[in-house]
Amino acid sequence: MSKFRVGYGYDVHQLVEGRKCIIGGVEIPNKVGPLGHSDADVLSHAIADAILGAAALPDIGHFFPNTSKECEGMDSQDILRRAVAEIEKLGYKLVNIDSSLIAETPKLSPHLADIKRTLAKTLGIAPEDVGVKATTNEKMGWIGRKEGLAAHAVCLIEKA
Ligand SMILES: Nc1ccn([C@@H]2O[C@H](COP(=O)(O)O)[C@@H](O)[C@H]2O)c(=O)n1
Ligand SMILES: C[C@@]1(CO)OP(=O)(O)OP(=O)(O)OC[C@H]1O
Repeated sequence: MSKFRVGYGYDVHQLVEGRKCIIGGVEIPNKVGPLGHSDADVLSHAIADAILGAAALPDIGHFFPNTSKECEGMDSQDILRRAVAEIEKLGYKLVNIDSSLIAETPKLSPHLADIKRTLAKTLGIAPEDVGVKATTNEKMGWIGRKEGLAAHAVCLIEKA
């Protein structure tokens, strides 16, 4: 088996009024925020699934069921810490991640550096090893109508 493995994750959440807008562990002032059972941090969920997937582990719903009272409103940085702990149990360490957010709102560019710093701290890697990019959906479809937002993430893990 290879020393290196890649992982991929994807997540979406609806955008609704009356919810905090937490993306990559950073609270962004916005009229709408992602709806979910946890804090609905779409970026952190995509990254967690990428990390788990790299080791062929089950997805975040296995570790944090959306039926569990304990997971209600949970901080997704705890989900990320658990994903890293799970791969470390198998003798892997996280090398780097890259990700893309697809959202018409909020405007993400002013927050990307803060998001990278926050994720790097949670994941135990350097900010230089955390890629976070944003694009709109050019006003097309459900993302274009601001009904929700999506995130894709990839990562590399290495046998320690
Ligand atoms: N929610 C978003 C989406 C995009 N950006 C930034 O705007 C640039 C242009 O976006 P396009 O969809 O027209 O390619 C993009 O490169 C991002 O830097 C953003 O800040 N927030
Ligand atoms: C995080 C969990 C659990 O609280 O709930 P949500 O916030 O709804 O997020 P989702 O991306 O649907 O993943 C499922 C669950 O693991």
